[in-house]
Amino acid sequence: MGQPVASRGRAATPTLGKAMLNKYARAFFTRVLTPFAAFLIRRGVSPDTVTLLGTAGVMAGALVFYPRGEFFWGTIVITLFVFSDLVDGNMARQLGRSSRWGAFLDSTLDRVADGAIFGGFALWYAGNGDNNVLCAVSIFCLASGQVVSYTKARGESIGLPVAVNGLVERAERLVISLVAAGLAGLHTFGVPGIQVLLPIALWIVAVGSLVTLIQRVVTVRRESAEADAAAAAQNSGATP
Ligand SMILES: CCCCCCCC/C=C\CCCCCCCC(=O)OC[C@H](COP(=O)(O)O[C@@H]1[C@H](O)[C@H](OP(=O)(O)O)[C@@H](O)[C@H](O)[C@H]1O)OC(=O)CCCCCCC/C=C\CCCCCCCC
Ligand SMILES: Nc1ccn([C@@H]2O[C@H](COP(=O)(O)O)[C@@H](O)[C@H]2O)c(=O)n1
Ligand SMILES: [Mg+2]
Ligand SMILES: [Mg+2]
Repeated sequence: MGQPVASRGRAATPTLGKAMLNKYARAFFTRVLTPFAAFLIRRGVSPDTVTLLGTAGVMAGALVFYPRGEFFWGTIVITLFVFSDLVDGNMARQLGRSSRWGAFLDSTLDRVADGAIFGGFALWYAGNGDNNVLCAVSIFCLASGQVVSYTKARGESIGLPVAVNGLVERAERLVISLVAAGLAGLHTFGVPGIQVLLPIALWIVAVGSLVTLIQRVVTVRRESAEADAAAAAQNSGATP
């Protein structure tokens, strides 16, 4: 509880196992998006509004276009809105108003947006995409992504540092899936063979999420054993 609210959470997490995008791309996008965040602040827009509208836009792009197999336009709409996830926190920091409520809202709506994206893929494969295996892989990506995030949130809620982010965290899941979906969507404009990229990406995200889940569970197991041992040692020292 010693840290200021603004520095709590992922930025304060030790970098062991830190995934590539969070490490290298976040600083770049922070620089690029800061003027836009400042512009929204001047217009009187609040970080919470950006969080809510961004999530609504991602959901609309995913659930209107993906179930119909319109991967190009779905990805364009999602891409326009998904960067709101970097803008909202940027605005809160510029305003000096990073809050517990904002952190909760941001993370909770991340889960909703991810559900819509992978749910959109699953609905396509359950319908006209007609592929039960890829429908199952999409559902696995959806569920495993949620559980990966839950392991960290739950571990931190029981007082552990959970000092690992793992191989494939949210930014990787999104970039791999969205780039592949956007390119696969070019098939409808006559680019041959390219639709295979989406199944490949879904398999990569599924396997990567499983590896990440194992990395986080192993870390929580080790950290909780260490914390329990430290507490037991302290208790035995306290009682004669
Ligand atoms: C002709 C071609 C047509 C094709 C069109 C393609 C268009 C481009 C396609 C895709 C672009 C996708 C960009 C996706 C960017 C996603 C950025 C983002 O929102 O990242 C989210 C993340 C937020 O981090 P937080 O720490 O705030 O969130 C935490 C996280 O959710 C935790 O989850 P966990 O990791 O545990 O699973 C939760 O636990 C926690 O609660 C929550 O708080 O931001 C970052 O991580 C920062 C890094 C951002 C990196 C962005 C990289 C964008 C890279 C490339 C985009 C351009 C690609 C263009 C390709 C063009 C192809 C032709
Ligand atoms: N509506 C919001 C959204 C976010 N925050 C704060 O930003 C942090 C997340 O930063 P990102 O760059 O990953 O968006 C979050 O933990 C909050 O501290 C906020 O206050 N209000
Ligand atoms: Mg955010
Ligand atoms: Mg977010």
